[in-house]
Amino acid sequence: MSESPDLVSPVETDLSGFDLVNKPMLNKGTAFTDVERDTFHLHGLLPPHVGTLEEQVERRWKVLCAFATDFERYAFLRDLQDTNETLFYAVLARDLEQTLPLVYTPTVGEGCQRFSEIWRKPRGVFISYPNKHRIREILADARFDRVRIIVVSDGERILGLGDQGAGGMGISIGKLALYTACAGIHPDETLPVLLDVGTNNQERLNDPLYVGWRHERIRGDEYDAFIEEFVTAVTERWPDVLLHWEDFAGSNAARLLARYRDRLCTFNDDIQGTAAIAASTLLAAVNVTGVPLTEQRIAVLGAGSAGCGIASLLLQAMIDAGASEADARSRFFLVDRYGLLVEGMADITPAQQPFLKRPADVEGWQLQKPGTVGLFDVATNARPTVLIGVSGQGGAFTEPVVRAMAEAVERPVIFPLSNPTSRSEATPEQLMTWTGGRALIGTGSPFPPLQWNGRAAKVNQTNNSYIFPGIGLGVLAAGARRITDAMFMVAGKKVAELSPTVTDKEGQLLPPVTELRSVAIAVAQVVARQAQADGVADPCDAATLDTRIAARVWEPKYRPYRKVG
Ligand SMILES: O=C([O-])CC(=O)C(=O)O
Ligand SMILES: [Mg+2]
Repeated sequence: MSESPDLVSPVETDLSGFDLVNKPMLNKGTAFTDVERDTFHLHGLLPPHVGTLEEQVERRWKVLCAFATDFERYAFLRDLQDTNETLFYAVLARDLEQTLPLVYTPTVGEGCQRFSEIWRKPRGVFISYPNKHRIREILADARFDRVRIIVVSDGERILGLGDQGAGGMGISIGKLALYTACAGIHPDETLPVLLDVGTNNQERLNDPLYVGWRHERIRGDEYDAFIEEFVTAVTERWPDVLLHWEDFAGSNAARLLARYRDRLCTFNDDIQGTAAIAASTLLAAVNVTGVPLTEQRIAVLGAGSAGCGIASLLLQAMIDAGASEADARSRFFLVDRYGLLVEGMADITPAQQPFLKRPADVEGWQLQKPGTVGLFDVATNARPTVLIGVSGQGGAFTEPVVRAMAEAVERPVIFPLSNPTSRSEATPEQLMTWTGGRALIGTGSPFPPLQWNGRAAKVNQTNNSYIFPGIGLGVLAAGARRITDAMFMVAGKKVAELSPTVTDKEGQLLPPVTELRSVAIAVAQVVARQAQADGVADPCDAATLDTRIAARVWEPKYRPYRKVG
């Protein structure tokens, strides 16, 4: 069973002097007390003032605020994370609403694009294709003995920014920072991994300063064998690990999830996490519109792994709510690069299959251009009540599309989920303008509050950060061996239950970002119980489970140290 990190007793260390202050997880900087400076031979290494964590937070906050750009703030925070992890998380906790957009979306996107400029110290592991024979050796490092959660990316589809090669390490680091900041997963239990199988991004390949493997992407059997080697090495090293896949492109995301989900405890955040938060936000919108889930018509732009993940979870939610499978399916309209997905189209993936329309379904539709059924045609003919964007195409929800939708629906539900901000399918302001303020909006990236009718309205951030930290905490606390779809369903429904709209129709769809920590704990509780119900975790009573969850939550506080050795 998973051991909780010990939060009370002194931390034992055999390090002292320069080695101690250079260990990010143990460094306290100016907060080392006089006694600790004696014991650990720190006199002279530190300025004489003995301070507190609170004082350090204020000092760093002042510096953070003084930078001109968010990218500089991102780089500064990354340095802080690699210098003093406790202080880094204490700074994040000072104001999650302001700091998450710096360490996570949208700024992490630029952090991945400009990764070569700011890489300084090792964090996590790069496993490059030429090192494929050394995977076990790399993972064997004793520093990784406590690892429980790995976020792995191959950097091919970073947010909506496409292939960033080795720069994808930024997203693995960013997601894990949220596991700690939002769910209190101990930093030593987390490991960011970047599988560097090359890049097809010409800008990176041509950049003499690019730090990744300068090679076109490895594909096909060689790629699959490399992934297999990695997963096998991971499960040998940490049989109980939770492996989180992030920002894999196209068919790889769904394929790898299908291949590995019954072999180890694993999930894909873009498919399953994004689906769960889309479901939460839609369920909350139902509180406002009064239109039951089973009567919604849902158009999804972007029928890749994220779009199909959302459609499948919502389909299941409709069936759970009493719809027949056939009726539920008829309510989905998946639109990709070549328009509405219909039977007979080339290159249909298994995940798209359940959502293909028959030619008869679109017979008699008025089309803008005969022969192709675009998003506008779906808006005018299918009259969707919900429009979800996971296309990575900034501005793809055009004015004609949104106006057409709003003509037929009193409260159109519109979620432009692509990240970062530049890839959002529409801005909240546009959506409010084009719908006369009737739209219920959830965006993937954070947007500043919106002025509407003289009132400042906050914009809901429909981001998987409401889901995955609690999934991780629940899985670890329950000792879950696998991750089921039902665990994501209960996570999504739990966040909907926490929606301010439950008591106030005028309220926000999602709980505020400032409450992400309590959201993660509530999600962890239902996820852990569901793992037991699904037989993928050993049973225990609910109170024990809740105690285990609470005991796992690490807080960024300095602890006393005891010298050993
Ligand atoms: O990272 C985020 O903000 C959400 C996400 O998974 C993605 O856009 O790929
Ligand atoms: Mg992602």
